[in-house]
Amino acid sequence: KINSISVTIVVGPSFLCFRNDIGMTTVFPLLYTVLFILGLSLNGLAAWVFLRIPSKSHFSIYLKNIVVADIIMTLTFPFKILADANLASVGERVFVCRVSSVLFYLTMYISILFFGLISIDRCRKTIWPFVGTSPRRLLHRKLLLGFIWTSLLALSLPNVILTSRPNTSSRFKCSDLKIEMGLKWHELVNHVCQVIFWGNLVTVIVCYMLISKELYKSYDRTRAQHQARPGTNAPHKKSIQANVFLVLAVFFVCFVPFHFARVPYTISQTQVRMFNCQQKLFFFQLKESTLWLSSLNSVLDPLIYFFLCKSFRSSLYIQLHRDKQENNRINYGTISTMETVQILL
Ligand SMILES: Nc1ncnc2c1ncn2[C@@H]1O[C@H](COP(=O)(O)OP(=O)(O)O)[C@@H](O)[C@H]1O
Repeated sequence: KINSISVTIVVGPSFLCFRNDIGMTTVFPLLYTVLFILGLSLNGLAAWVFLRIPSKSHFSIYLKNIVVADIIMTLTFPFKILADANLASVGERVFVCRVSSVLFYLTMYISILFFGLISIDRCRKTIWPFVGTSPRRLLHRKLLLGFIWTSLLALSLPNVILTSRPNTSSRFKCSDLKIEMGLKWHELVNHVCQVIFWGNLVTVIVCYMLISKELYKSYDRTRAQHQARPGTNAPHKKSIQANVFLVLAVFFVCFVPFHFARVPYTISQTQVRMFNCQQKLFFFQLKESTLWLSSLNSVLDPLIYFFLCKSFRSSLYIQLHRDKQENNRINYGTISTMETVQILL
């Protein structure tokens, strides 16, 4: 009679599946350092301009919220840099998993949602250019924004609270710190965030298709007028195309790759037995690379205001000029500043 012997093959605890390679510990910290320096300077400058613009249109309110979200996101980079470069203590790495990463994701989805809202607003403005706003509608909009911040905060908070498993090892992953309920919540949040992203992507595409259609109609009208009266300026078709294309391109480059990479990575975090160590590392590296592209958005947003929004540049110029020439302040006035932001996105 052959006795059956049960053999347990010890694959090893998950923390033995090390993530440290040269790319992760040096290249990414360097890349995030570049983003931190650029992001802080550009968003600081954008905030400085926006602080001087009264919140009298939906558009300016949305842009101000994006600047706030981008600044908070940029401030989380130093913690990630220290943790990724293995320069952080255990306590600091726990802080990254519990607080700074959660804040990072929160601000990322705030930006995505506001991109969607801005597209709807620009679409409305293009199709019905003479429909203005009222204090009541502005109040509704501010309540909506408060609701968005609060809901995303409420969704993220359990990711802070349920990341509470004590860990003595110095090489842990964020998922190692999560209690079972924490892992389930993490998975749920990632599903909700996928819906937020793809929903907004569709909104942005549809809105910009409608905007381009309207712009072309108006382009043809103006060109006809231009031919009838040769002295007038016709808009450049190429610049219309470039503006519309650039906003979409930023959205695609920054966010689409991450949302594809996030799906298998979240599965590898929650269904630990489904993949082997090598596959897990591959999904992790894919997620980290695409996450950097998402972080790049915090630098590209202000560049969009600066380079594409001609009137933002002129507003900036006015602000700089005004500080130099205090006497001329009233002449430049708020009207031109208000008008400044009414373009592009
Ligand atoms: N979309 C999200 N919204 C809020 N918090 C999130 C989101 N995705 C992940 N988190 C939280 O951010 C922290 C880091 O998550 P993640 O990047 O998946 O882990 P790791 O850094 O180990 O790869 C975790 O606490 C996680 O629950």
